Amino acid sequence: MASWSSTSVFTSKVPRKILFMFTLSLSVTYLFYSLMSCYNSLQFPLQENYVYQGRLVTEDTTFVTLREKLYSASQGFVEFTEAEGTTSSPTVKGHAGAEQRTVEWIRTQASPTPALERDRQEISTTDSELRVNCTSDYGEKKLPQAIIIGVKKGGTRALLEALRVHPDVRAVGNEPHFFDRNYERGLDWYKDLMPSTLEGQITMEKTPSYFVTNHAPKRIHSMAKDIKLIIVVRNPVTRAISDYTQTLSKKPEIPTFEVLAFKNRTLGLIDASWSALRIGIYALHLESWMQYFPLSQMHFVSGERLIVDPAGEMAKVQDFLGLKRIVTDKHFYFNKTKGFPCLKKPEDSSTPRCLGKSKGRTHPKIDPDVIRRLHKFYKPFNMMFYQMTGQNFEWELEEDSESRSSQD
Ligand SMILES: Nc1ncnc2c1ncn2[C@@H]1O[C@H](COP(=O)(O)OS(=O)(=O)O)[C@@H](OP(=O)(O)O)[C@H]1O
Repeated sequence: MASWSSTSVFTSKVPRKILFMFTLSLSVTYLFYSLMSCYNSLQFPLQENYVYQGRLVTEDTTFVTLREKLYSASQGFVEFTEAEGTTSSPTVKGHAGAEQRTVEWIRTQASPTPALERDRQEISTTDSELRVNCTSDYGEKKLPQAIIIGVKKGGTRALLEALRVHPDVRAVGNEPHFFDRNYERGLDWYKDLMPSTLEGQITMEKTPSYFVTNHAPKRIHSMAKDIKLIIVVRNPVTRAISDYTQTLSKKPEIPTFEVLAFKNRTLGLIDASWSALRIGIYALHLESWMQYFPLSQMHFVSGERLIVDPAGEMAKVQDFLGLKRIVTDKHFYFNKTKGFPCLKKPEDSSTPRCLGKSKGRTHPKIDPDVIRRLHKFYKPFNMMFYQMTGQNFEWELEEDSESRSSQD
């Protein structure tokens, strides 16, 4: 009431014309500011980008954390997906586009320097918790652009785990067996198994049985004609023994390797229908793949060299995948107890890790005569395989050294 009456006093004392002018100028000022703010909000996305990148220069900790995530040999990208389902901060969500642009920017600018190594160690728990929240809903699931299709017991797990260290590789941990056992579930099911990826990251999986699956080349081709295929090959004789060792560990009652290897041992008739032996006829299986894919889309990794020189093999694989050579000898160390190279920092952990007990098993001792006969059996197929791939895997040299040592 009081304000009402004071207004009446005011209006009665001030001439109506002045009052009108005052109100009009107020309205014009209001209109002017409204238009200005509208203009600013239209410009905001551009400014946001600029300011965001400005923070890149000033707020070291935030972006060192982000850079660490991109180049971390151990944790970074697991957090992108494993954190899915965690609540992310609404403020950060609002910056999704800008952060993604920044991530892209950092990827092209940053390189893993010793300084980053130091920063990585200094990251606090709070920082890593923040990273989980900040990045939980980025990326999308995609069908793989590269698959490790074989061979069983070739060293496929070692290769995949080493590749997963690369910040631009995201891979399913388990073997999906989509193109051999689960094809009827459809591509959506398959895609759903994949981890989310950001732009520029490669989605991968490994299922070693694809290499010997008749339908697999056609099926994979119909999904993606330009897919990259990786095949880890190993001396077929050692591979067969490794395969047998795995079966034996599950079924100790099976006959000996020597018994299973022959249709008729006296006649020297090898049982090539036994899967442990059939898988090693690489040339035969490769022929089916070559009907669908050019050799330029295939890369062959030497299972033997993957053990003695993992960084060397990794360099070639990264080149083939069009990736920066980030996984290098710095990422491996030789574990004497395991007898194999192990990762200093695997993708999902910051502590060194070797592969599990099922990788690098002790093989049973096989009759040297059987081994010699198997080498002889494989020789022409190996030669054919070297010719087809244009690579000499030198398995015959192993045979020579094996026979020398058995004579000693
Ligand atoms: N770094 C490292 N650590 C442990 N093992 C290694 C490594 N690199 C290659 N290998 C060899 O990998 C063989 C197993 O091959 P796969 O992973 O392809 O096996 S599987 O098909 O997935 O079951 C496995 O075969 P076995 O030695 O017969 O167990 C190893 O010889």
